[in-house]
Amino acid sequence: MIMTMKDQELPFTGDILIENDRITQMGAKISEQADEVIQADGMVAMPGLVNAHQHSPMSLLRGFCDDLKLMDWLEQKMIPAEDRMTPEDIYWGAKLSMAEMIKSGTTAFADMYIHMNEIAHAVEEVGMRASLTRGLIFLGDDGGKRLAEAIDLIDQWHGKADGRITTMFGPHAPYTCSPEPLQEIIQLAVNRGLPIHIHLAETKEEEVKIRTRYNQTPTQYLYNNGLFEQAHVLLAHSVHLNRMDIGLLRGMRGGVSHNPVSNLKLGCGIAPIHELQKAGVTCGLGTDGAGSATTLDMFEEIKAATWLQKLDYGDPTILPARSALQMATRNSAHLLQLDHEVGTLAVGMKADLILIDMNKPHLQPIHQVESLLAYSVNGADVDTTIVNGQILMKNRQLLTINEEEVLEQAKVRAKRIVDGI
Ligand SMILES: CSC[C@H]1O[C@@H](n2cnc3c(O)ncnc32)[C@H](O)[C@@H]1O
Ligand SMILES: [Zn+2]
Repeated sequence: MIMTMKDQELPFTGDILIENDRITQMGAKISEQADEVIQADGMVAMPGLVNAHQHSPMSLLRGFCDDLKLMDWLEQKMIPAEDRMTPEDIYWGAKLSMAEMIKSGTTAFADMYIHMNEIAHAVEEVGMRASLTRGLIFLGDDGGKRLAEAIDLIDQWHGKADGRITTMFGPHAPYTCSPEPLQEIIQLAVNRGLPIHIHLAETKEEEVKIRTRYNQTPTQYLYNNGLFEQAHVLLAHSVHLNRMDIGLLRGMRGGVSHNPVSNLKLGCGIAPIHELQKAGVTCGLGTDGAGSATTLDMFEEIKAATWLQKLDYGDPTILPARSALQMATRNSAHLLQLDHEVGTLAVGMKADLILIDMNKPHLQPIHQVESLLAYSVNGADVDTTIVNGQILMKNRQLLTINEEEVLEQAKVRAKRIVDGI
């Protein structure tokens, strides 16, 4: 496949050659014969966006109970709704999210949820790239069945779907994992050389809970249980960190998934992204589930991330456009341990990329393309989405998902799940 982009003042104007699953040439004019040519004049190619923290089936719970405090929302609404979800609900909820993600330029995501086998099947069919995690909550039992499911997911799916699916271990959060199961999971991850995906320091309430139970901050709690010593860790949120906490994260493998829209909507606070970056901690971007973020459009996260840091520090030079774009691409890919293959548009990388249609009033004129990508583009401006060399959307038409069927399934299932809660 060749994509041609011409006649535009852009950092890259020319052709991109994709052979099988990789970018094999980028140049002014590629003379190779191709079985398919995408005419992309007037478009910008960029690496596909990587959503570093998601709960994909929660799209079925979008808008069901907004404007609540996180713990009330989670304990009184989300968990009861999740108890009513069947494996088929999970499958269709994940597909609904994937339709939205592909349509807004996301090519890979990190997902933590239940019934992960169903999500893996959906990912395999749809063609996206995903790092899948069985979320593990330990409240009043030993969680043995759930841990067995986590191991099953890893055994069955790690490296599958042409390598598009990878897996992690997922202790849910400091407040849902006491030291014993937490340490057991860390050991399992270390033994298998797998990363760990966990929520951290999302709210003030969490801080108080962990202080009351262990007389530590949530970050200290994870650190003292040995989390950062040996494993690559994907930390979701990390809003409430003090200077000492940031010091503990210095040198960690992995990094932080910043989820600014979810944090804004749940009133959690502003994560200290600038400080974390100064300490050398990799910061990527994610949406969190659509139940809290309400949209899975990563371009919204890019805007929120940069504007929140500028506001917080009273300094518009902080987190410039290029850095915010990097958070959503290469940095997020690093959190998923995929940055050697995705997150950058370069020869030899996997062909995970998107085309943005710039022929629109809100995207003209093009002085600085990075500024437009960070501050002006919306998910709906994505014309084409390619993962692993396969076109998943062209001319805004989904090619691997029957959109009408997904919308119908989602409508019926969402109603049944929430009725009576
Ligand atoms: C056991 S699977 C994952 C679990 O996480 C819940 N969840 C969704 N969003 C958040 C959030 O912002 N903070 C903490 N937990 C969250 C989800 O409902 C599942 O139960
Ligand atoms: Zn989350």
